[in-house]
Amino acid sequence: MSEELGVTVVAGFLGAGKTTLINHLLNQADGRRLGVMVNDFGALNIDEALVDERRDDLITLSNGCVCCSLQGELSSSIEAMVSRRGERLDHLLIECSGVSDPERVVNVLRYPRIRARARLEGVITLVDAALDYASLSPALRHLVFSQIANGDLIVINKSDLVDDEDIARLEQALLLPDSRHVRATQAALPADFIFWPALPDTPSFRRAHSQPLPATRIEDLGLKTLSWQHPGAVNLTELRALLGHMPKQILRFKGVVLLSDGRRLALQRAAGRLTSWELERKENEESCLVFIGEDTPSHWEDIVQRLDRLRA
Ligand SMILES: Nc1nc2c(ncn2[C@@H]2O[C@H](COP(=O)(O)OP(=O)(O)OP(=O)(O)O)[C@@H](O)[C@H]2O)c(=O)[nH]1
Repeated sequence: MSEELGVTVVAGFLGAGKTTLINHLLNQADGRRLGVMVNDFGALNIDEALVDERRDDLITLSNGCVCCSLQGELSSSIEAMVSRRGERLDHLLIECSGVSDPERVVNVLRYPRIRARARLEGVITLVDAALDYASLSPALRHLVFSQIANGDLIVINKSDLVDDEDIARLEQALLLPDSRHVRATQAALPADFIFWPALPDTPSFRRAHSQPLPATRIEDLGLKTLSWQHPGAVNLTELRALLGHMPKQILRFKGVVLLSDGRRLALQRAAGRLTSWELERKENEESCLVFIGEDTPSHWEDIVQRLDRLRA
């Protein structure tokens, strides 16, 4: 077995299906021990609750974009994961936040002290087939192009939501001529796509890339995030009102809420679609929501007022 820990970076725009892919891979692990690092866009890391199991080998990084503020935290977390090799960690999955460029993580993996022990096997970039990319600001479209340009394998996900011609048009518009890509639903890639046999001479699917595009910060993208926490249950009527009046400028939100009947719900919206499902109860759990969207003050003021009313 190779001495180096194989690393796969999972990238893609907000809500494209990164956590869905991570969960799929955890279910397909087939005895492999996977380390997972998730990096969310808000100050609270909701993905921590949405990754299937809370695990000792799950490291969460919050508050934004790996590209700038978190670089130090990222490198020390990767080092911590890599040095757990003795505990037989077989592969490390790093989920980037939806507003970061995977090339920033790749750069951290090039640090000599990390490169000596970790081998980047590739960057998987997920693309949400149902998102209207033309509706994004130029800065966000630039970010999406960069995520795709820096991906080794592009997964056109949510192909259940659009027809084949629409997907073909999207591929034409977004992919580079040499982009290696597959279509998927629920990010259900065969595990063999990702976990290469760990032999020293196994080629990784990492390909050569052009110069990375400039770094971006959430503010530079014209975005703002908001995180909200409440120690108790939320008012269901007000929650419905909040969800029903979400302006399209809010690109993504997700959260975990407690209801007065004792249920604990995960809810999220991506590309205008709301989904929710029930989670197991945990002790000392809080209600928390994170939002990211265009930095238009009037919408945020409205949301803050609605959030205040959620405190039952
Ligand atoms: N219909 C459909 N929904 C999907 C598919 N893949 C993921 N979803 C849903 O899309 C939503 C977002 O998926 P996530 O996996 O959380 O997306 P993400 O990229 O991790 O999101 P961020 O980390 O917030 O950027 C969830 O409600 C998923 O259940 C798919 O192929 N089809």
